[in-house]
Formats: sequence, structure tokens, C-alpha cells
Amino acid sequence: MLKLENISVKYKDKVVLDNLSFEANSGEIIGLVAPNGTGKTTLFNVISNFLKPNKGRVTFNENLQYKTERKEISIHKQLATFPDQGDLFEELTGVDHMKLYANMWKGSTKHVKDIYEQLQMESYVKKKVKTYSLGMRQRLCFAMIAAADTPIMLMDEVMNGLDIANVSLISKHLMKMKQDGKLIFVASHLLANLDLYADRVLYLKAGDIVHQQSLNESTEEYIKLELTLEQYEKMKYTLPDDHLYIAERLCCIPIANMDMETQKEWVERLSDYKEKELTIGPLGTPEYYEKYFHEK
Ligand SMILES: Nc1ncnc2c1ncn2[C@@H]1O[C@H](COP(=O)(O)OP(=O)(O)OP(=O)(O)O)[C@@H](O)[C@H]1O
Repeated sequence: MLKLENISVKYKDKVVLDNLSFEANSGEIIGLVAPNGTGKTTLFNVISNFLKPNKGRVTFNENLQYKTERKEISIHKQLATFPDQGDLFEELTGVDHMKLYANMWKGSTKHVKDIYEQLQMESYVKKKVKTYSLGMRQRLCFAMIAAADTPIMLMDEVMNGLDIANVSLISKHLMKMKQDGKLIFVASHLLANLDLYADRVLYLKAGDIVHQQSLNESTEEYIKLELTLEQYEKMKYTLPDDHLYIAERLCCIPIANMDMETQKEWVERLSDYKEKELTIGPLGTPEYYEKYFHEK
């Protein structure tokens, strides 16, 4: 549904995206993670053609590219970006905003009520935005893109400023949108939250994707133990070659190629570190993030 090929973006001498390629399909939620200033927004701007890359191609549905104004309009009918809180109109109501987006993309507003009910916004959605808190504004931004109901959605920091209950409410709604066949990109710093609904997480570093983590397929499991650098240094030569030591705190030993007996032996050996919690499971988004972005 969406293909990026060899995308490069430079601002003067600063290379932000460097020959980046990937493909994405409908019915997928793709998490995009990287430290501040790495290029997530730049990548979204390339996908939406707000920024022309210095090199590379963006293709929708096999052969649709930003080559003419007509083609751009055709792509923009299928693609909505998460509104910025600063773009909200203080004197308009939440419903007005949702209808604006619904009319602009879907050409109908029948579904607007269902959305604000599902997002539990009934108590304030008919009031003017100037009376809203930050969290209410953020939920409205999400309700607006939901009202646009486009096949592709680009969401930058969708959970910003939301409390736990609202993060959970919006996470559930994202999963429903995925079931409806949307392709959704979520750039986020709420890493553990991505594990709930993303199918894949892309880790962006030095202009390219350094790792793609698929959360659907059965992922490799590890014995995981918190170790100080000192403890780790003492035992590192006795650990299997393919172990990981992440962010100078988490020792991970893959168990995929171990029989049950060897796994037990390892658990027993490591339980000498009684004060530390030992767990067995796959690496999650926060752990991969530390692996790729932890600076010494
Ligand atoms: N118009 C511009 N001119 C020059 N440099 C820019 C411009 N826009 C972005 N940059 C630079 O490109 C880099 C990537 O910026 P971008 O906004 O894409 O990062 P980001 O990953 O979205 O960051 P954040 O998590 O803070 O939103 C940054 O170093 C930024 O300073």
C-alpha cells in the first residue's frame, strides 16, 4: 500500500534521512521511535509530500506517486496527519472540528457522534475549545483524525499529555482502526504503550532504520536480569557469545537454541543474584530502544 524507496533528506549539510526504504500495508500499525531531533517528523513530511526529499520515491497503491497536482490530490484524499493542538480554533466546538475533518476527507459527518461517544467526549464536545484542558484538546485531535477516517494516518505524539485512562482509551481505538484496515504510523516516546497495539516498530538512527521489530510473529525469548556494570564485568566471559548487555543494566541471554535442562541451569546460576529480578520473555520496545539509543 505504501512504499518508500531510497529516501534521502538533507537540510543544508545535515543529512537527516539517508537512503531509507520500507514498505507498509493496510491493517498495520507501525511505531516509529527515535530520540528527539532524529527525523520522525521529517519522515512524515516526506510521506505526506509537505517536504520533497533530495532523493528517493514514495509510492502509494503500487503506482501512485507525487508526480502531478492531480495525483497529489488523489493521495491526500487517502491520507490524514494528526492535527497540532496549536491549529485548533478556540471559538469553535469539538464537534465543529470533527465535522471539519469529516467533511474534508470523508464527505459525510454521520459517524462523528459515534466517535465522540466511543472516546467519551460527550460532556464537553459541544463546548468551545477555549474551555478545554490540554488532555481534552489532545483527545479532540485524535477524534478529528478518526473523523477523517482515511486509509492512511500519520500520528505524531498522539498520546502527548494524556493520563493513563485516556492513553488506554485511545490505544483501544487505535486497535479498532487497525481492524478496520487502516495503515497507521505512530511516532511516540511512550515505548511500552507501542507494544500494546503496534504490529511493527521501526527504530530510526543516523538517517536510516537500524532495526525493525515485529510484534506479531513469535519473537525470540531471553532470560533477562538486571546487572550492574561491575557484576556484568565479572561474569561476562562465562556468558554465551550471543548474550546482550543493554544500557549497562540489563543482561539478556537468548534461550531459543537451549534445551530445557540448559535453561534451568542458567536460571539457577543467575539466581545467585537474589536481590535482582529475573524474568523470561521477549525484548520489548523500551529494551530495544535502550539497546540502540543508549549513550555511554
Ligand atoms: N526546516 C528545517 N531546517 C533545518 N533543519 C531542520 C528543519 N526541520 C528539521 N530540521 C532538523 O532535522 C532534524 C530532524 O528533525 P525532526 O523534526 O524530523 O525530528 P524528530 O525525530 O521528529 O524530533 P522530535 O522527537 O523532537 O519531534 C533535527 O536535527 C532538526 O533540527
